[in-house]
Amino acid sequence: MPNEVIIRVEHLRTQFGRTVIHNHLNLDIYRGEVLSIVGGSGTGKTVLLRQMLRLEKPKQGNITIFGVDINHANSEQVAYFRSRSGMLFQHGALYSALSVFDNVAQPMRELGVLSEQLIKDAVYLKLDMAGIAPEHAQKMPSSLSGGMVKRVALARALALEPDILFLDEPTAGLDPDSSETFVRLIKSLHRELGLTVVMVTHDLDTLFALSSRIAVLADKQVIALGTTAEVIEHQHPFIQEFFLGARGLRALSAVIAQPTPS
Ligand SMILES: Nc1ncnc2c1ncn2[C@@H]1O[C@H](COP(=O)(O)OP(=O)(O)OP(=O)(O)O)[C@@H](O)[C@H]1O
Repeated sequence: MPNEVIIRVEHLRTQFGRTVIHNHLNLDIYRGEVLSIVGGSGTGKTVLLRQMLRLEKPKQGNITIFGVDINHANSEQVAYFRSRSGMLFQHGALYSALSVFDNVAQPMRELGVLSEQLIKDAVYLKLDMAGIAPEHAQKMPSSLSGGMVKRVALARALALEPDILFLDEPTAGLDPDSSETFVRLIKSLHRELGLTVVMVTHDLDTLFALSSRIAVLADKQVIALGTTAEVIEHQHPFIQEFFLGARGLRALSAVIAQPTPS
């Protein structure tokens, strides 16, 4: 179905004490797209992602995912929603006391319905999808490089074959080469698995390489939403500085000759 809305955020209000973070924020996310959320520090990008995951509740407004208002869902609907969503957190991506294998197996074991043999096969499949050779399965997170940790976390996020993948600063802390490799991996998984990806990132190279559309948060709302070309038309000072400052122009010029990702 073209342009099927998979996540709808309506009239969202987020407030901590007297501080209003979002006010009447609206956003539709389409099935199969990579929707990136950008904005200045403190504009509530991570909070919005956490609200979409039902880890935080907004003060007002609705978040509808797969047609269900997630804050008024029954336990069965919540369990379904959780099993269809994968999340790659910026920090604390892995359980340090569990091996690579057990980290990826953990969401499958939590389901309580899969045999250990099935889990074993599935874990090795997910590790392979994330580009991790089987000999790393028994390693502990502390012995892995930053890029490997991200890959294992991605394998875990994909453990239950989600429809939606949430990424919070997926390339933060990676050197440029690892970052580029990781972006390529996300891009190919997005294409092969038909995932909807919702991503928060400050990194312009990651943003331009992956995004189907970009949502810009400022003034407590989504002030611009569209392709890179559409978003940079807006005259808002944040957009002018972020996209058309020196770093933005450098990153833009690197992708200008390439086709827009689908
Ligand atoms: N649980 C909370 N209690 C109080 N304030 C909070 C809470 N969570 C977030 N905030 C505040 O809400 C604002 C938005 O936070 P959030 O982490 O979403 O910002 P962000 O846009 O992701 O910023 P950054 O780009 O700096 O990571 C910040 O000012 C933060 O301090």
